Amino acid sequence: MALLQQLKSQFVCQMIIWYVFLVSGLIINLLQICTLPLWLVSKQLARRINIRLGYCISSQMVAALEWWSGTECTLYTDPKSYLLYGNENAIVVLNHSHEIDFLCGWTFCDRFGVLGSSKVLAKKELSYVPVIGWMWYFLEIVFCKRKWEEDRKTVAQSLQNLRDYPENYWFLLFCEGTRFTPKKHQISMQVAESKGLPKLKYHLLPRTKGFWITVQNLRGTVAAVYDSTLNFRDNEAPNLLGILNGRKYHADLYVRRIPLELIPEDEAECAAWLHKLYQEKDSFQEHYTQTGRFPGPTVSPPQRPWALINWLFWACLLLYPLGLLLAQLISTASIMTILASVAICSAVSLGVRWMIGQTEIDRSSSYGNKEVPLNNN
Ligand SMILES: CC/C=C\C/C=C\C/C=C\C/C=C\C/C=C\C/C=C\CCC(=O)SCCNC(=O)CCNC(=O)[C@H](O)C(C)(C)COP(=O)(O)OP(=O)(O)OC[C@H]1O[C@@H](n2cnc3c(N)ncnc32)[C@H](O)[C@@H]1OP(=O)(O)O
Ligand SMILES: CCCCCCCCCCCCCCCCCC(=O)OC[C@@H](O)COP(=O)(O)O
Repeated sequence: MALLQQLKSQFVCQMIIWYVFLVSGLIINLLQICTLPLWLVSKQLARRINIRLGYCISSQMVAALEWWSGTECTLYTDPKSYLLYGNENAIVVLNHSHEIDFLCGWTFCDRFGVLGSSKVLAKKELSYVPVIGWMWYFLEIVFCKRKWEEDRKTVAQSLQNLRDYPENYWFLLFCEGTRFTPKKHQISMQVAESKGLPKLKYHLLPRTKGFWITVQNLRGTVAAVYDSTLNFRDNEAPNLLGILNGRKYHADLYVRRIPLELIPEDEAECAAWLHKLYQEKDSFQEHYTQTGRFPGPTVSPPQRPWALINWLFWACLLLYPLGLLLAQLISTASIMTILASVAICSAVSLGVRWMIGQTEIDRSSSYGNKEVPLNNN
């Protein structure tokens, strides 16, 4: 067991995973570009194909979490609601304090069969990330600049486009708008105080406009809000590098299904509703801190083999030509080819390191970090 663990942390294993992810990802991005003419002929068919192509990329990261690192994910939820997950469109509201929260979200999407079609309100900067960001254009992910004046029209338009989406999806919203840091927390609590809102201990003050515009534009096509609160056992702060090193974590996710009809239509009332929701989420986190679990029963959505099968398919397809290339390089080794190969490997690992950096809280944006002039009325 210890030997296997040691093997998983070897650089050569990491390189193989990165190589398969990057090369297959770029091939899939290319295939996605090839679907462009189809959008003009049959938009719904183009969407269905892109859902499957997207699955081939995102499921590789799910495979890394589930099969490589062996991370376990426990779901706390009401068994009646459980039966509806994956069978309806939903807006997911999730806390944003962990580097791999999106990946745990993806794992649950996979288990309920909505991984290829799932959406998120994502910051525009992520659209430039090779493979994942490029894939998102074709999956109609909604991007925002986190500047309301610019976002209000574009976000509403992108949401309207989803109204006739052909497969069930979950639309993820991190209402905190950025990842939790002590400084951002302190500043957002000053904002809370100035608005006369109770302080939160475990969350940043939620930004309400994105939630309101999402609910308004998807009303009638989305059945419910899934209020989701994620935590990791033993106070762990997992990260993507840990996953790639084969480190096992245990995630707990508490989900409450709230029918969309219960959410007020009026903007101010909807904002007040969301603030109350975050006060409740804070109490669930307190419960978790005190007892090590969320309230209510647990259910285990079964792990599916498709993510692993997809990874094995791409690995077989791409490792064979790599092997041939390496053999040729060794047999005809000249100092120039060796230097060129080392340069390419270094460039690839720097590129992947930059991509992983996008998930790191230490490199988080300055959004929510600046003191705002407070208006105490
Ligand atoms: C059964 C299983 C269930 C669940 C499984 C879980 C999940 C799986 C689901 C789906 C998975 C799918 C995909 C996942 C894959 C990858 C995801 C990866 C990452 C993407 C994530 C991001 O990029 S997060 C960042 C972008 N998103 C957001 O920001 C969303 C939230 N933001 C908003 O809604 C904003 O309102 C906005 C972006 C629309 C506009 O922002 P802007 O800043 O311009 O305006 P605001 O309204 O927010 O700001 C002005 C108001 O805010 C007050 N203010 C000022 N400072 C602060 C502060 N520090 N904190 C809080 N509030 C502040 C200010 O006073 C203004 O107040 P008003 O009263 O005037 O509104
Ligand atoms: C098989 C696995 C191979 C893995 C190797 C390569 C890994 C490449 C990883 C690329 C990941 C890109 C997807 C990024 C999703 C990041 C989600 C995120 O957390 O974004 C932060 C924003 O919400 C808020 O930003 P901040 O304001 O906090 O800043």
